[in-house]
Amino acid sequence: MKVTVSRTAHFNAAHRLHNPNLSDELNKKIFGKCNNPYYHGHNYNLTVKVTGEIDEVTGYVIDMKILRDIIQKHVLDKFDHKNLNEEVEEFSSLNPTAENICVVIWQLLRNQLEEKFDLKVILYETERNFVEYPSI
Ligand SMILES: Nc1nc2c(c(=O)[nH]1)N=C([C@H](O)[C@H](O)COP(=O)(O)OP(=O)(O)OP(=O)(O)O)CN2
Ligand SMILES: [Zn+2]
Repeated sequence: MKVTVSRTAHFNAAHRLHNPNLSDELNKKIFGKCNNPYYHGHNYNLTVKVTGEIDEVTGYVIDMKILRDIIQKHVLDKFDHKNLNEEVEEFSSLNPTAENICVVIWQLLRNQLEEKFDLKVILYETERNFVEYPSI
């Protein structure tokens, strides 16, 4: 019997959506205000869902405190109050769209969790815009 344990987290960060292979004009056309060369910020809300079997001894799928500490160390310490384009190496040549940020967070967390767990990450960039990975 598999159960999903979820933990929410929050960070704020600055970014600029920009593709250096495109002209400034085309970047502005595609990304609009998000292409502002002086950057802009979002208050990101994150939900991390870990699915697995309930351990017979502890009654846990995963200790929430352990999950909290993994998110803190591997996501929040890296992203919170940062300029994603300039300060987070994963985005040095990757456009920090909500989709790409979500996949990067998934990869960072996947590396920290035992293989027996399934992992899903949901990232809200604004109250109305959110993405999830994997998609099913
Ligand atoms: N597929 C994507 N589309 C867009 C992304 C993205 O990351 N992936 N990002 C943006 C902007 O960065 C931002 O998320 C949109 O901000 P905004 O237009 O202010 O969105 P709001 O929900 O706050 O406002 P609405 O006016 O209700 O849309 C754009 N697209
Ligand atoms: Zn933005």
